Amino acid sequence: MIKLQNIKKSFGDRTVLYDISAEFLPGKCNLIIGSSGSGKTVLMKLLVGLFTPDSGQILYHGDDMVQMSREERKELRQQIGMLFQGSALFDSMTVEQNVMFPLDMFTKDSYATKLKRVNEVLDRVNLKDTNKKYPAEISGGMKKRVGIARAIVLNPQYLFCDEPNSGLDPQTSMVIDKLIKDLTVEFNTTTIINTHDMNSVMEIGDNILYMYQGYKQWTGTKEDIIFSTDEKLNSFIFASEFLQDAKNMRMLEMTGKYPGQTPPTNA
Ligand SMILES: Nc1ncnc2c1ncn2[C@@H]1O[C@H](COP(=O)(O)OP(=O)(O)OP(=O)(O)O)[C@@H](O)[C@H]1O
Repeated sequence: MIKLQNIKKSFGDRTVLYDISAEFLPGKCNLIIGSSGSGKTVLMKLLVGLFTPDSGQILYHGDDMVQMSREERKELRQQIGMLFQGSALFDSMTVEQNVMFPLDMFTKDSYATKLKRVNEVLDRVNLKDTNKKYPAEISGGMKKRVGIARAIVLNPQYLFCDEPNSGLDPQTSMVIDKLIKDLTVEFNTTTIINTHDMNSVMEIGDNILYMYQGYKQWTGTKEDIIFSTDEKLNSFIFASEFLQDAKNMRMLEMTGKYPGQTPPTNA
């Protein structure tokens, strides 16, 4: 589990995060959502140690990352897998070399051991027989899966995904979401996903943090969202009439009534 306690972050005299406290749970897809400029990326960068907070604690299993020594941070870094926006594969390396990269960096395993592990994770993300291909030779969805294979190759306890669906069509996005969700449950990973994708929110949002202008505005599950009366959250998530209708239909499915309707008397 990762716990944030009273995190504050400013750049110069401009505060961009105000007193954020939150919990990110193991075995769950923890989503950070919010409009552009609300502070999601700064929060992610604080969580992985790329920024330091002005005050507050970032607790990994109770240990404050801010107070960790260089050695302790290096150890923690090995427990963190990252899926970057746009996959961030090395274009001059094959799929196999891309996925092997963290093993080269962080282990002293033999080539045979590393290759075995690479093949295991490629198999797990349904990318058998792509070892010798270059990123330019595979589709966007396959690149994401290579990115996921690279992120999980060290068997991390924590998985960070920055906009995992950016640039993907809706169907491929759902495949990627399902893969991330399945891996999270399978390995009990604390998965943190920065997303703009409302479909992901409704499909895999086990634990959602909604940011608004640097503040934690709302937290809850994808089920809670349906019943939320938070106006800022509602106008962000259910921005269109179509989405508002979808919300009402979901509420009907879950409760047997439309919003504002009295419950059925024949229940
Ligand atoms: N390195 C930086 N120096 C100064 N200001 C920054 C820096 N990084 C981010 N900010 C500011 O912090 C605020 C929050 O930015 P952030 O990138 O976290 O937003 P976001 O919610 O991730 O937006 P988007 O969805 O567009 O990626 C913005 O006003 C941004 O200009």
